[in-house]
Amino acid sequence: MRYAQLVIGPAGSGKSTYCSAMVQHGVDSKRNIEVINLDPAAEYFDYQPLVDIRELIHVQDTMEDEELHFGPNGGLIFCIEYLLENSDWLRDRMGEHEDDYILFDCPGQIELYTHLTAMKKLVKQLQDWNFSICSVFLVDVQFMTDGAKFLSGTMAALSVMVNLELPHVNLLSKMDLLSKTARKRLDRFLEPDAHSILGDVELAGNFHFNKKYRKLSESIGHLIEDYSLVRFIPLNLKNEENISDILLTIDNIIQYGEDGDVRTKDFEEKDEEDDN
Ligand SMILES: Nc1nc2c(ncn2[C@@H]2O[C@H](COP(=O)(O)OP(=O)(O)OP(=O)(O)O)[C@@H](O)[C@H]2O)c(=O)[nH]1
Ligand SMILES: [Mg+2]
Repeated sequence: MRYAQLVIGPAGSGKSTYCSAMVQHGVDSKRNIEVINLDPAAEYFDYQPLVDIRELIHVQDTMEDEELHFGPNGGLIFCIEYLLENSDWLRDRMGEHEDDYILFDCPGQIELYTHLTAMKKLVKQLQDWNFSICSVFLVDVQFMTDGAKFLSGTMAALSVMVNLELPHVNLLSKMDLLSKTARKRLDRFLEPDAHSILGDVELAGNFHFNKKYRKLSESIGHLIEDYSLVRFIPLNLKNEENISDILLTIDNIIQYGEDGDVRTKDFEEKDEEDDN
């Protein structure tokens, strides 16, 4: 078995920084964690990528090409599709080792995850190569500290979950930047029964519209709450224990570190008991 985290989220939400932090955490705890850069427009990250999509295709290539003439967003989608068509390249560059643990640092265009099929195809490809995958969706916590924003972030997370159909973790990034008052406000949304607070949106303007809007938000909040649809875990890269907890949560989800032999033995023992 091989293991992967698909690190996704809006532009600037902290994906590349998260990857670097995980690699560093791996070094400190004597564990090999690799990163593959899948952002064809990446300008800066401070890890050493195992594979870099820019060696295959750069978004600039698609924009400057006489025939293609893409803008930055169309170009990006073209690049991911190009990667899929050249999946042999990715497979060869990646190599294959027992217990591979790879983070895929993805581009920041949210539509790649909410409704386009390119990422889904990539996931399928990775699964065919024996990867157990968890999608890790990062949202900048600074965009989550009032009711309306929290609701919108929650809906974005939900569309990604529904589209990718993968085991999934939502992280609130950049917790270190949150002021004490903002932290208190956030805590209200993170409490188990707090989604009703989402109806607590403050809006100026038309009173009747506001009343309806509030009711709608409240209903969506209840729906998410009742079905435990979306949960967020705060991520503070300045806190080693927090990083370690998050890694452990994800490891459990993708069943990393579970000894296959032990499980087989369990089954055998059961069989013997049955025979008796
Ligand atoms: N204070 C603080 N800053 C952070 C944290 N994570 C990321 N940043 C900063 O936020 C900016 C964006 O971070 P990146 O890691 O490049 O974000 P990204 O999601 O990879 O961005 P794109 O690849 O452009 O979509 C950088 O200036 C980071 O230094 C964090 O946990 N705390
Ligand atoms: Mg990045």
